[in-house]
Amino acid sequence: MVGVKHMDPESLLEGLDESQRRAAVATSGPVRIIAGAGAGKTRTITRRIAYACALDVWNPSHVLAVTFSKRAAQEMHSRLDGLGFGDVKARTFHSAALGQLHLVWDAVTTDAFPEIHQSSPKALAEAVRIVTNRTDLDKGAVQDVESEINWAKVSLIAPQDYPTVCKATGRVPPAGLEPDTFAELAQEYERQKAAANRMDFNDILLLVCHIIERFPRQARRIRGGIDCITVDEYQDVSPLQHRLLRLWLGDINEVCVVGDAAQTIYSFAGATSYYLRDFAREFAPVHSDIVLNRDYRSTPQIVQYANRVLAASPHRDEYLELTSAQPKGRDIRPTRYEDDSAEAQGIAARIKRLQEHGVPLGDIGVLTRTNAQLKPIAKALEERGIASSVRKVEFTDGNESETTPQNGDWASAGMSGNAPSDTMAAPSPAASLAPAERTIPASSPSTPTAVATQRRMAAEEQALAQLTQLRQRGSATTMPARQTVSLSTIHAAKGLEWKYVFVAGCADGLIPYHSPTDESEREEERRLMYVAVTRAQKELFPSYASTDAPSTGYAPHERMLSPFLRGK
Ligand SMILES: Nc1ncnc2c1ncn2[C@@H]1O[C@H](COP(=O)(O)OP(=O)(O)OP(=O)(O)O)[C@@H](O)[C@H]1O
Repeated sequence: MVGVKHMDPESLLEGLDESQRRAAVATSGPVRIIAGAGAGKTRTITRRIAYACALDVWNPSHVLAVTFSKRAAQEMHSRLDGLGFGDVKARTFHSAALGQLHLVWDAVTTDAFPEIHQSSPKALAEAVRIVTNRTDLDKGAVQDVESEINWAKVSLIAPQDYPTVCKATGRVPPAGLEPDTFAELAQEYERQKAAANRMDFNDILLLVCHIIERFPRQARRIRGGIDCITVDEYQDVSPLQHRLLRLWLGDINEVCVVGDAAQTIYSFAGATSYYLRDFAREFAPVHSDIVLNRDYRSTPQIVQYANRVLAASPHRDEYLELTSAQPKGRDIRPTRYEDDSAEAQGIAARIKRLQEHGVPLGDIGVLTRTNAQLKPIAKALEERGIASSVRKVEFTDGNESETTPQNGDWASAGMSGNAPSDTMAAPSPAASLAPAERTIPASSPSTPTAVATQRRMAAEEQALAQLTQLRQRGSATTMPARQTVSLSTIHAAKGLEWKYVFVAGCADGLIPYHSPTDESEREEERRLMYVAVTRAQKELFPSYASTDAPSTGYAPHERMLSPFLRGK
């Protein structure tokens, strides 16, 4: 860590454009920064924090910067450290909450601190058996059930309210379960988990919410360490995370949120850009409301292409239109291949040519909608002796990995199955919400397809494992990551950039995946395409295959270019 350098505050504003500068000097909250892809949001918020600390407006050790992934937290910390303010706490929601839970645990209960697990398959299987008398649910169905429990939990829908939500929104529980049975199962799952003294990531958030609400002295301890909060990627906040943020803040309004509604790609897991869009009303009067729409990452052609993806959206007015700060680059035209295998070969051949022209492999990313699509590309690269590495989609572990922002399930009823002390004998925090807090935000997913999406992502982990094996057989694993082509799903590529980006599988049916019947699902697919396109700095190579793989044994299906790339 670099020691505090007593930096001249003005020097911290160097290299910021006018809008970024306005954001950086807005040292009183509430502040909202709507920042498009590549618009320098990380640069802006780190300078803003450093500037306020250099002016002694804030004490660095009382500043909390919240991100959605460990990688983003590390990036934020290293930039702040470089500016001389390494004392600022850059944390994920889960790691910040976990630290607070450890801080106050002994003051609220005599129980041992529960073990933390991302999921508890045994507890879930047992709950299914007890409630439904079934032991025949396949792995996919069990995953669907778990995903649905997670979704309800981050959406702050208590089990007893779940059937009403289904009735009101047409949501269908997974695995053919009736809403009432599902609610019962969710409660039983919590009991099983509590009996095993286990807690999942969202239990951590729910418990901290509960403690701040019910234990005033502990609430003061928790809040005592926080004078102001900055939340990055605010478009991905869930109702549960939003609630925790409000409780952390209490009466203070020193909050700055940064986000881009066009980059919400985790709605299926409970994320919603509603809070970003509603910020000016919720925190009125806001001190500053700033838009950063100058993209420093990508060429004008890439930016125009990205704008076009959003242009036909019925939600266009919720999204920014970007302008590029870069010199002109090459025009972009999607390449059409005969089938998936030809596409994989074509991409590999192009990458080989780039390599021969001196492009470092680390400057190249290949993005797809699903993990399974990466496999033939990895194989084609391997055949040409090109090293690649796969970015893994890892689900929230709260403080250790790349994440989806939401995960976990309903709270374990204050560990009630764990012989709690009187002080901790609390009902499920989700169940104890005021009714107004239990409503579902407008943009929450309301169809079973959202569950299927999660299931698909989980199932794709299998394909990923195979892919990793494939890589291990090749030379890739012995190469430093910088010398390999990055293979990534679009979800896992969020927040990253490469000079050369290949987006494979830009076909109708792959992106959008299948045929979303629900408007909000289709819109999420559009945003995924936008995120993919905006990862490219210098050159973008979209491609698709006009038929699916001939090796499937079925008659090949005709494919069309993705409607998101067809323009208006
Ligand atoms: N004012 C500026 N002048 C020159 N370069 C800038 C400026 N602001 C940002 N950049 C550069 O633009 C790129 C994107 O900035 P940053 O990493 O802060 O992105 P971001 O907005 O957090 O991106 P995203 O949200 O898409 O992940 C970086 O390479 C950064 O150095």
